[in-house]
Amino acid sequence: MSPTSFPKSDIRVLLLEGISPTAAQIFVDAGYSDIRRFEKALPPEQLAAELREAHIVGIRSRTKLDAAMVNEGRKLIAIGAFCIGTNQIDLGAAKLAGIPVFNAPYSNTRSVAELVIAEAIMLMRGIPQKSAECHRGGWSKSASGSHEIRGKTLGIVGYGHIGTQIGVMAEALGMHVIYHDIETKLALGNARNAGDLDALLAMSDIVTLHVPETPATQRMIGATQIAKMKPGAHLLNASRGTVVDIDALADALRTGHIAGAAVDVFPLEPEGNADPFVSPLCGMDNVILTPHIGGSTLEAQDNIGAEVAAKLVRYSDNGSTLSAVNFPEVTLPGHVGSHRFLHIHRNVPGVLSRINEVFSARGINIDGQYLRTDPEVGYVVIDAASDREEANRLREALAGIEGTLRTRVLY
Ligand SMILES: NC(=O)C1=CN([C@@H]2O[C@H](COP(=O)(O)OP(=O)(O)OC[C@H]3O[C@@H](n4cnc5c(N)ncnc54)[C@H](O)[C@@H]3O)[C@@H](O)[C@H]2O)C=CC1
Ligand SMILES: O=C(O)C(=O)COP(=O)(O)O
Repeated sequence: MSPTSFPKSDIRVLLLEGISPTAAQIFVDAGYSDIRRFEKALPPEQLAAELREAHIVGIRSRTKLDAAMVNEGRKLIAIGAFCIGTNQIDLGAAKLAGIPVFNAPYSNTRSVAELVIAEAIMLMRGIPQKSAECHRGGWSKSASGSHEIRGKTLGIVGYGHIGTQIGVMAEALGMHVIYHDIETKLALGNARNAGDLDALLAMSDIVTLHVPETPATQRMIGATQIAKMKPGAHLLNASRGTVVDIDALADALRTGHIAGAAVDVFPLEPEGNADPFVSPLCGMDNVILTPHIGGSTLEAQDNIGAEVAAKLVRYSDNGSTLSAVNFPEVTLPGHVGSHRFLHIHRNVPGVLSRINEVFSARGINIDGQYLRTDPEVGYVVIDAASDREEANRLREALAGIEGTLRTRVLY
């Protein structure tokens, strides 16, 4: 186990929103013992208080870490998003506070893809309303409005990790797959680029959304886009609640222009399982409503727990920022026989030479140096042999350099 600038027992790891126990175990196995776990997202005041004492924080999609909240984390060295989406974090503010953010870009994608395929079949058969009727004591055995998905067209908006997997599964079930993406994507199997969103909407029997939350995807499916969908088509949204104008969708479901929908994500989601869920879609039998559980399988959560915790431990122990979503990426070897100095600073001219001066002025030889920058921040890692007191003095001198955002030394 590699020691850090202060004993691992003093490093507080805060894990929120019921992050898989696998994550806590990875920290324990790596020698960390101060681990605080909460089963749900915390209200803002409690979150701020917990963040003030935490060195590492792990969240999922519900915890909002805006700039003010990030800056509450004065001791924070890293943030883990134990999910795919990182829209709940002000990534720019975290970067300027010298805090890398890590996520799990793949681990729950299969779970979302499986759910979408299952829902597509259910919707095409009218199962949500038939099931609801049976629960109420009704019985309407009829083929009316029921279809196989074989031979139908699935339109995938956002052909990334989730969208492509859905496309492959859908083709295996005999569907025609078309997609729309803002990037050029390799079409898998017989999938075809629809050309643009409007063309996809006009051709698809089922439209499924798999874009991230960005300014461009906010309400990208509104009344105008829904009107362009085939009469009787189905809409699935397991991406982010802001992507669909939910009132416009409710209207189209009421008129029957949209035959059915499956919605996993909402513009406003309850803070916790005890809080009420309110949506204009509540009470519509032809809508499958799920509580943002697209990625919530034990398999996915276990994989995510392992993946993100391992990235956080590696950064804490070794300084590597490989696969950070907001930070210059540095992959580092071990540093046996040297202390490792981490210096995160604003990317302004002259910082590197001042860092080097700190070492040369004391006659300390640098064993290794690694540097990555982006337009806003620079991340320099220096391996140098020195005794512990000297290392502390060096760290203080590094912290005094103008433009410094954070420094750390790994012994
Ligand atoms: N419901 C749930 O529990 C889960 C929801 N998600 C959501 O699903 C989203 C997609 O996940 P992945 O496929 O893994 O992400 P990804 O990044 O692999 O794919 C997203 C795709 O959308 C495309 N895109 C971005 N902006 C676009 C636009 N304006 N128009 C068309 N295409 C656009 C990108 O180029 C990319 O190919 C995540 O960002 C997250 O918000 C992810 C996991 C679980
Ligand atoms: O991975 C994502 O982006 C998700 O939406 C899943 O979020 P969750 O971890 O289930 O809160």
